[in-house]
Amino acid sequence: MVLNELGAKISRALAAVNDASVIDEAVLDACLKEICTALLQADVNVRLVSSLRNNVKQRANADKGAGINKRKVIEKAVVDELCGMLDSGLDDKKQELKKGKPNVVMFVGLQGSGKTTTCTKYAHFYKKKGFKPCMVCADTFRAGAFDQLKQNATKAQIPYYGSYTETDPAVVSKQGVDRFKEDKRDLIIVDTSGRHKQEEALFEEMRQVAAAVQPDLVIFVMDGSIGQAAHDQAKAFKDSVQVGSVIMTKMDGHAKGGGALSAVAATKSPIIFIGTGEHMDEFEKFEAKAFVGRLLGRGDWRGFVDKIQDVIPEDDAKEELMDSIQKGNFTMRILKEQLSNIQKMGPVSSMMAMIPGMSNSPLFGQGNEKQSQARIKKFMTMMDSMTDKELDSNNPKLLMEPSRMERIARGAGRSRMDVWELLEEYKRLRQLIVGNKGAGGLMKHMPKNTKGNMNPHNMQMNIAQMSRMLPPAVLKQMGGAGALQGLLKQMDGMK
Ligand SMILES: Nc1nc2c(ncn2[C@@H]2O[C@H](COP(=O)(O)OP(=O)(O)OP(=O)(O)O)[C@@H](O)[C@H]2O)c(=O)[nH]1
Repeated sequence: MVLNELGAKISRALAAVNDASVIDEAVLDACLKEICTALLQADVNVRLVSSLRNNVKQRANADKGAGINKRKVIEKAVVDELCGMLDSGLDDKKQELKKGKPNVVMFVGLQGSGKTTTCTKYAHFYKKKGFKPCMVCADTFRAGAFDQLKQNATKAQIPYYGSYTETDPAVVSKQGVDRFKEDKRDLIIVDTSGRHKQEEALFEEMRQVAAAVQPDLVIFVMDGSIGQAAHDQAKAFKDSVQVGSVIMTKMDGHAKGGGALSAVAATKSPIIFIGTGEHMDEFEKFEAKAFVGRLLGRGDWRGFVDKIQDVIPEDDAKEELMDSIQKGNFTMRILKEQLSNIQKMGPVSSMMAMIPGMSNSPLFGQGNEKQSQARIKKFMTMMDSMTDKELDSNNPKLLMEPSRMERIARGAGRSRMDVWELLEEYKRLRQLIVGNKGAGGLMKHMPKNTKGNMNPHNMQMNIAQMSRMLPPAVLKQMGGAGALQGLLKQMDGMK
């Protein structure tokens, strides 16, 4: 999860308001001071921070209520202001690719911003969505650029085009685009060259390539670690070519990422994705509201369902599985299959950050990505040592037999304590999903015939029942029963 620290600080400041017995001016000021300091540390522009502070104060003071109501007003005002800060205000739907026609997308940016890596991530993302992407190397400036693109494209199994001899980027890009149009490729990505700094030669070259390939969309790739300096860079590119959207890279572990995001939004350029690591899957769709939700540890169901749909095809097997779980079957084998799907979805920690409360889970949430992966791997190894009877049993007690635990531990080269930890997590998830003996649990509230999707629409969950089912710490992390209700509404809106 990007910007972990910033999110944790803001959440802490809001939690202090929740814990205060009376919310007076001093409590509000202390909360805002903490939030503003955190934003300034993330390099958010001081003017934006000051406007957040004034607006939240104004809204809080305009509310004459007290107690719970006032807390809600403050929290909502902070969330709204953060969303406003990160939202360019433009409709980025226009930037979406259209199926059934060749979409030519040109990538621009400074050298080293992560352009080539991002082109590959973008291609990989749309390949999973059923597009036929390909990549054209228009970088004739940097020796080795074509080799790098070739290497990335080969790894992602994406066709590519480039030349070792042609020196005119406009010519080589036009040749590549024409070739791939003939091949009926529907996503043609043109990777242009960069320079160390903004200079006229770069802008002129970008204009020539754009004139040659007539892109449907120009994406500006920018390094998020430069903080609020991103404002001037985004503006300079926007003024030179018709930049349609922005992708911000290197949002992993960079304290200044928040500043960069807000600075770009201020130039009215929609950010469509963020890069969160060097690997292909470390790439997230960016949407201000969902991002703020994740930042504050409140999850993002839309992103979660999107990820699930990426790896689990909509087929009858899935329909059968949903039916079976709905009948109260949640076996160790099902858990094993789901863990294996999670492994395919990319970084576990970013996946789990989308589920409210999961950032607290002993299985996924604690520690870093490496530890989460290691925990899943450890669990999978122990499941590999189980017999078919154990994997398919619907009775957790069977697995608690000491001789079985001993055998599984020995087979997997783990301790009995490890097996016990797995069984406890299995029982906890089982209880959460199917409830006791199939009575209750999340699945009970899923509508029948989900046709492959979770389809949270029409899901009528009993909030009080769910609140009781969740461990108190998890419920608290989610923001209490009120937040749970908000979450269900959010799920309901995801038709
Ligand atoms: N940590 C991190 N590293 C990234 C990310 N995106 C790209 N990188 C790294 O940034 C470095 C530069 O990336 P490139 O894709 O070569 O950059 P480029 O903009 O194409 O560079 P030129 O081809 O020279 O213009 C590489 O080491 C990438 O692995 C990201 O989201 N996070």
